[in-house]
Amino acid sequence: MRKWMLEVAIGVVPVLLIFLGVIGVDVVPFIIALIMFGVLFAAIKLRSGGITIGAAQDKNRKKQGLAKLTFEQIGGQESAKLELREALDFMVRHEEISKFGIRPIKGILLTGPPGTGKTLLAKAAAHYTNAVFVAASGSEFVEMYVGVGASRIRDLFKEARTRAAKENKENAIIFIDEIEVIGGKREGGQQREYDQTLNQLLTEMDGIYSSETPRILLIAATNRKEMLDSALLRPGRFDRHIQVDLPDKKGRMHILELHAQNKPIETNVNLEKIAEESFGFSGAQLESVMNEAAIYAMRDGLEQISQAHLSMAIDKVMLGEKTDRQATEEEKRRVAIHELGHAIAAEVVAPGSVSQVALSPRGRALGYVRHNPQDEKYLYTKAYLEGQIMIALAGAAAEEIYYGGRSTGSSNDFEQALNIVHTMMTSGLTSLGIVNMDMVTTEVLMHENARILEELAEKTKQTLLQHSAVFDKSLDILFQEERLSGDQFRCQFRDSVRLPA
Ligand SMILES: Nc1ncnc2c1ncn2[C@@H]1O[C@H](COP(=O)(O)OP(=O)(O)OP(=O)(O)O)[C@@H](O)[C@H]1O
Ligand SMILES: [Zn+2]
Repeated sequence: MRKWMLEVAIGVVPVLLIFLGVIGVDVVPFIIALIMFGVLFAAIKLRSGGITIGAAQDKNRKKQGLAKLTFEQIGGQESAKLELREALDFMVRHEEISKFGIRPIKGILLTGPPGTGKTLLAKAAAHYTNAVFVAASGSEFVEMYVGVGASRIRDLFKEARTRAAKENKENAIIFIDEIEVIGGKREGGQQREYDQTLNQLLTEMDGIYSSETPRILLIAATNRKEMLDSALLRPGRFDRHIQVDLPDKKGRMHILELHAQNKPIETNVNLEKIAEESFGFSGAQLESVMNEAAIYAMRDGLEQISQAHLSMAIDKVMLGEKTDRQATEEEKRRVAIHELGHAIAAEVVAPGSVSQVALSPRGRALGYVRHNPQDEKYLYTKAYLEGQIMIALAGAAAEEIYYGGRSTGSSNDFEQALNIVHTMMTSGLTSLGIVNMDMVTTEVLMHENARILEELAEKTKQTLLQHSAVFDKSLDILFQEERLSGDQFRCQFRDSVRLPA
């Protein structure tokens, strides 16, 4: 119903009722009917989402709202920021670009693991280009009725245009997170329901012209680029790809500093050490570390966050919350054996690398080995990768030696080992040589996979057997104390190795 019709009705109906009343007609049934109609109308509007309820509106506003996010407020990601800014300069300097006849950029794809700041980059891009920012996420399109997805896409573009006009802005950025949900490969069959949505997106992108105002730029984010339909990646669509990686140490430091800004932190806290210990963390996880540390400080009734709070927060984010579930003695022994297996292999492969072995009834991991920070590597040798596989396999190998069989506690380890083997294969570091992975049959790959893993598993087992004396002594301490420091552990190591077995 149009707004003016509603207004006319609201004006006319009471007058009509009064008139009928005056000429002696019984108006009560009319009024009852009117109230029922009103209730029904409101219910329908509410269900179809026509009336937005406060909270949802707030959420939407928060999502769209830029809060003036700039590139400076994003930690690390220097090369992603640089590439993005270069691409955006095309949008800003449109006159020069068109003089040279350069095709404007319509779509930028940000790829990388979750929580690395892709959404932040898109928001900063909008700030940088003084653009309106309109956002949607692929997950919104899950289980939408046929046709609804396509119309949501149409609305996004419409919203970008009307908001830009209203706010008097020349540029508009449309951000689509989790694009793989709607942009998955179309030949798959089960993706069918998203076809119309994807087609609508492609149509809208083709309808972007550089001469029109606002200039529209799409930014999409995914952590599964290989799943995207090739039509999306063609020139004139998402043809700029920017990799957003996990932050390196400097990046982690920067992110920690940013999230420490609004928190009271003891002056002697060494954030650099926290950055070192949080190897492999995403920006979102680092934000969590800071937040959890603050919670620990508050729980302790202190005014400021200490180094210990931060260390505990790292453990928590890494392993999940402490659980109440107590491991049985038998489980504890098995976990101790498993973790010592990892630790011994790590110490043999990279002497000095173990910083702590611990049993702890936390989250999914009942125990863990913490490694000293290593220099971050960008290139890996075959020997290094094989060493990492041995460390991963050593937990299960130790269980086999002591129990004659494995438990279910090694599935993560195996996954890790398989990932490394995969890296070796794609880098030409296996006996297959340099291969095009698409051309090799699954059978050949599985055979090579099994060969590598069996060989290394055997080597790992022999290594552990050679150090059985270290094993036994460390096991006693670990079982008693539930904790073995790297130095304590190395002590056992030196003593036992000196004695010929
Ligand atoms: N580089 C960073 N600098 C500062 N904070 C960051 C950074 N990366 C992530 N964060 C923190 O993590 C939160 C989530 O980041 P963001 O939503 O941008 O990640 P994303 O890559 O879009 O993740 P997803 O793929 O899960 O959507 C941010 O709100 C911020 O608090
Ligand atoms: Zn393990």
